[in-house]
Amino acid sequence: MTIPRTRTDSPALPDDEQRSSHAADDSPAEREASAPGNAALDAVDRVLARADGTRAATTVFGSAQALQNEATADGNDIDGEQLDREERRSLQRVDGLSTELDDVTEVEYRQLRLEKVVLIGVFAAGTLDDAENSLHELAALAETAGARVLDGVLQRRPYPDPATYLGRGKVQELAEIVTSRNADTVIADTELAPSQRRALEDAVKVKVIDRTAVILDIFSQHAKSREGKAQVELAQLEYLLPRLRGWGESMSRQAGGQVGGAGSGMGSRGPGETKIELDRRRIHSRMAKLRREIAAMKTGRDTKRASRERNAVPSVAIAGYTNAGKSSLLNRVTRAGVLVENQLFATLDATVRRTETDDGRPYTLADTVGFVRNLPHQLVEAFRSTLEEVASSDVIVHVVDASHPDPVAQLATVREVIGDVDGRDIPEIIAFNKADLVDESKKLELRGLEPDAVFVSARTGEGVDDLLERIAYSIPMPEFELDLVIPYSRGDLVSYLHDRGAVLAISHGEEASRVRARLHADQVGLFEGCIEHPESVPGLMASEPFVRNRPDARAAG
Ligand SMILES: Nc1nc2c(ncn2[C@@H]2O[C@H](COP(=O)(O)OP(=O)(O)OP(=O)(O)O)[C@@H](O)[C@H]2O)c(=O)[nH]1
Ligand SMILES: [Mg+2]
Repeated sequence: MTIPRTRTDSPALPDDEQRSSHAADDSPAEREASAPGNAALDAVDRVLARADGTRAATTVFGSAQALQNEATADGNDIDGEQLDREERRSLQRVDGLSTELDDVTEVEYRQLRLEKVVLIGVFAAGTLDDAENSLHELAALAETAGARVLDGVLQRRPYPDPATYLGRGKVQELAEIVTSRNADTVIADTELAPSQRRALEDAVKVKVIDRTAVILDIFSQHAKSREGKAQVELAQLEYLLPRLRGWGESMSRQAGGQVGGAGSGMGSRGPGETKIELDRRRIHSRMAKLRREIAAMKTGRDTKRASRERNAVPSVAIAGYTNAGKSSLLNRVTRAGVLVENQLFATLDATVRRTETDDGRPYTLADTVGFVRNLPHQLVEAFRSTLEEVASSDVIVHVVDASHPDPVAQLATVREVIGDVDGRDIPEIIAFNKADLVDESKKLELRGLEPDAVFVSARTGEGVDDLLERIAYSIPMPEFELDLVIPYSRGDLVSYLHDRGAVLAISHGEEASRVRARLHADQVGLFEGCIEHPESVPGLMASEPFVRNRPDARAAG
């Protein structure tokens, strides 16, 4: 990326490229009316309205509306220390994959120099709002990747053109828009087929990429941990593989070979194809290596998780759409100092923090990678192990940005991904965040949507206690409260109890500590012999480990 981050470079922009969305409450109509770029806007309207008698809808943006506007995103005094923000900034512009693949020169996305972009999308009848939101989000994604969004264009069509995505006529108009706005990149709000991308590129004469490439690019910029980097690189290679440039094919075709026929044999292979074959092989072996590395790292993660499970410390995962405020909430609750940014996919690595309920029960709270609609399947795959953090949790706090224009779609997207990793049955607490930004009527609407949700603001702290109470209520409560007499020779048992926050009261006698403790059924076996009057605790003698550990039971079994 060669241009400065667009979020901070406004002063350098000519008037017509200032982002009008930063005014807090501009409706689309007002935005259009007041946009200084009216000339361009009219041109777009004119061009697109002219050619399509059947009412092609056209929308033009100044900017990334999926991001919060600057006015409300400011004033972060509670976001922890932001330790890695500077570090990340300084790494931001390092792109490309690994040097080992240096001679795969045809790799498109590696040379992504998103600069001045025009967004395109296709929508079917009745889905204009959705398509607009999606395009706004694409604008936010492009901005996050470092691009400056000049224009956005939607075409109404029952389905995208299989050859050129937009209809053929529209592609010509797109070429005119690109020229007149002096754009150098077109981004399609979908995952383009390799052939569509090529056809579009031929027509508009600038680089064409798709939503998936942008998301992959952001992920590769933001990945920090070794595992995250490996996962992203794997996803990029998977995306890339079918998109190695098509010149090999055409060269072979020119050489008269029967390309395309399966097993067309040695004679049909042109030099280009050989090169691509070579690249393919190198990519395949790189992918295999990455997979092995990731599998090895996953073992470490599993072990860590297993030890958490064994310790019976319940885990709570904070999941939700990107930019919903997950990291902010984690920081608010634990002062974790996790990076918070008004950009998409600020967090790619799961941060796990230990905290406890008001009555002293410990649990872990994990921040997770954000979701987005049409999250490239390569990324869902690549991040499966990270997402499994969500799937293996005891409770999911599903954070939704209350101020987002389409919370329903956000909810659905996130639930779909949670379902994908088999987390559907985990208790879910919906937290509508950014409550400070919405009025009562919006709250009412959201409450209608999710009656059990809590409203919180990581910014002001509003509702956070409420949320914590809900978490405390949702995580599994130990079944037993027991009086234990633990001899001093068993200091390990006392520290076990302290560690798990199970101690309710403790006093020290001459030869033993007396502890009132809270224990799960599968923990009581450890304390056999230390429990005072076990027969008087309802259900205890019948509890599984207790029965299993009893000498008479063993003898009988
Ligand atoms: N006004 C307001 N802004 C908030 C609130 N919570 C978070 N934000 C802002 O929303 C933006 C995104 O917050 P993050 O905590 O980074 O969001 P995230 O869900 O972790 O995002 P990703 O890691 O990118 O998926 C930041 O600019 C925050 O300052 C809130 O309660 N009120
Ligand atoms: Mg985050």
